[in-house]
Amino acid sequence: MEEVRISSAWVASHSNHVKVDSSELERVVDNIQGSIPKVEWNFEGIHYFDNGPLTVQYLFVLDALNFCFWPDKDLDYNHLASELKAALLNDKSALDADRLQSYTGPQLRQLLKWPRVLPLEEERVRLLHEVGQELERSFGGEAANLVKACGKSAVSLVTLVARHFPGFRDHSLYKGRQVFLYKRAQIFAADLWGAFKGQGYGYFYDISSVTIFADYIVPAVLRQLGVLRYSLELSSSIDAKDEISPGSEQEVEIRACSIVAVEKMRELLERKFGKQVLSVEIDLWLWAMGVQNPSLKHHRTLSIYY
Ligand SMILES: Nc1nc2c(c(CN[C@H]3C=C[C@H](O)[C@@H]3O)cn2[C@@H]2O[C@H](COP(=O)(O)O)[C@@H](O)[C@H]2O)c(=O)[nH]1
Repeated sequence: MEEVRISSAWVASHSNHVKVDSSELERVVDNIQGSIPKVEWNFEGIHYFDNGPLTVQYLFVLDALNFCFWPDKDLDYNHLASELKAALLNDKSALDADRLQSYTGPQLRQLLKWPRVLPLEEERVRLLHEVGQELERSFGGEAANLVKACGKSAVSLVTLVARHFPGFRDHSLYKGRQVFLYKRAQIFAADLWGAFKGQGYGYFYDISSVTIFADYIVPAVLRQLGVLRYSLELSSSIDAKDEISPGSEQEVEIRACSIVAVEKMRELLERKFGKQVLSVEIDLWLWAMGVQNPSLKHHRTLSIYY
């Protein structure tokens, strides 16, 4: 994901509101003595898994909807993952390409056993339709064929997903430059890798190319660790739970600097401790830390990308 790394680094070097604090980064790495605590993928035990193509379909649909839970204080990722799993256990065809194209808002709510309108519900329905239509048109209806088409390369998978499914094209304009963050496309590759334990549909020879997934949890954890420093203005608006506009300089800086901070952490782990660690592993450690902290203050942006 060279374009993610390069464009994020450019943002970090022009950033006004967010800074990566290298000495705090070093302190964090020293504190864990250079060893990233291992967190099991699916540590929550909430995901569907049958070791076959239906798992791939499940993960693709899950990641098509894997964004913006915070506007409803009772909704979270766990709910989405476990209700999609329950839906599949109840009806193996619930996520077939033709079914995906026909869900309405109320039907999606019913599928997810959610009693009220979902955050960005119209967008969620639109994205489900897009996934169903394009899977049918180009991949025989199966996300497994999409994965087979990537030649065991995570980079190719992300490129293919972004090419075929516009809803996954997570990018912004920042000071006249295009910035690519590809959170949901990259997490799809990482979820396959995690679920299939790096085998079969989860084998990618270039999994080390994947960056972290710039969401709203990991930046908040990095801020809490002192690795990300925010301007006074940005700190106060996050603490006051103000909304931050999608595509604003502040939002792009938060997300891009998080990617850069973790890439620096990787370099430091290698240089100082001789450890080769994947960004995906650091991401899962930080994310798990964040979701287990109920007082975590995260930025609030209405976005379909994360
Ligand atoms: N960076 C990063 N962001 C992640 C995930 C995951 C889940 N990954 C699964 C894969 C293996 C594990 O076992 C996890 O279950 C969700 N998110 C993001 O978090 C936010 C939701 O937060 P809350 O509202 O509190 O549920 C939202 O932006 C969502 O897109 C991750 O891994 N990394």
